[in-house]
Amino acid sequence: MDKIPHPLSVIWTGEHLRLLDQRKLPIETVYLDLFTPEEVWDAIYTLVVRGAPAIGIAAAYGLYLGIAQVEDEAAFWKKLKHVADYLNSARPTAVNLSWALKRVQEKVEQQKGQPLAQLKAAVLAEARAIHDEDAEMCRRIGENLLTLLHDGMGILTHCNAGGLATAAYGTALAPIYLAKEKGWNIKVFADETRPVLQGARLTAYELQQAGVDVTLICDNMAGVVMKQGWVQAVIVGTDRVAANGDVANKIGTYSVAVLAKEHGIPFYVAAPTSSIDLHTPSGDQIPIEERPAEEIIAGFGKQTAPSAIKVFNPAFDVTPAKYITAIVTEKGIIRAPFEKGLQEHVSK
Ligand SMILES: CSC[C@H]1O[C@H](OP(=O)(O)O)[C@H](O)[C@@H]1O
Repeated sequence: MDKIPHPLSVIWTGEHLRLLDQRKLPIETVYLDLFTPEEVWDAIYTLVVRGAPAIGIAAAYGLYLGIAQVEDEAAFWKKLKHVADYLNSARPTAVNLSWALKRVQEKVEQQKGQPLAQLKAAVLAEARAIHDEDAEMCRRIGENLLTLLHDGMGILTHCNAGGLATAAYGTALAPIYLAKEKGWNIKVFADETRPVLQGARLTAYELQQAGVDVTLICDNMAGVVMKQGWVQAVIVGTDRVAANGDVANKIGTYSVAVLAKEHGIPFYVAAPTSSIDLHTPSGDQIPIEERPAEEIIAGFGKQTAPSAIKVFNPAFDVTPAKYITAIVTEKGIIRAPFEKGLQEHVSK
């Protein structure tokens, strides 16, 4: 893939972390400078940075910021675990958060006994490796998904699993960018994705910037665009794939999957292997984040519901494997039964 058609979500300046404030998109492009794990925790929780891979990358840099100033080895190991546990508490559903923190810790533990400066350098080096590998992962997912698509088709997507959710290019949107480069005419229907509107604010923005034919729809319109015959495939991202192939993703994904099944439309999940969690047997065990009622009562500061009204605001739902046509990773395409393929993709 050539030019990246959107501002980068995560930047390491060499000294500190710079995050695109995705809450401000699509109206403003604002970067925040972060110097402490507390600032990174807050940025993850408040969705300054969001999207499973981007969250993992930001947390890995946050871990480095947390240990960069320690002055002795005993303090280093104590602080490393404390800061990793702290950052891991920011959001529970996207497994990339714990995956990235665990990967950094395991890598630096291999260097136990080395001088303190080398231990610190190892933490930063692993954070940068996670960051650098992510863009390549997206490109390969895009190439694998593209083999399932064809010129002229309509695709529906939910939430934002684009470049803004990753280091670049995205997962679910990666094939769209590749198709555009091939000169294909792909029409995308982007669910606005209430209540935080990642589809309206981020996916519509990314695809419009890239010159892709994108139509923004309300979440409750997904069924009718399928019924009209305008959609030949659904592609979504994921925050966590359980060992049996159940998929946690943005709230509303399950409804789209059921509608796709009803209309005989293939439902593809773009899943980096870093989002596959073989330690979680099924979707029933995936922790689902519940977010503040204000996101529904007064989204973006405009009250649209009675104050103190009872609200249910799960940020994710689980799509059972039976609704999924294929899970596409950077290593290939997995079809049902998913268990064996998921194990192979994680281990190879
Ligand atoms: C490529 S992961 C994108 C994934 O993350 C989103 O959730 P959030 O915006 O709350 O971080 C959504 O579930 C996307 O599919």
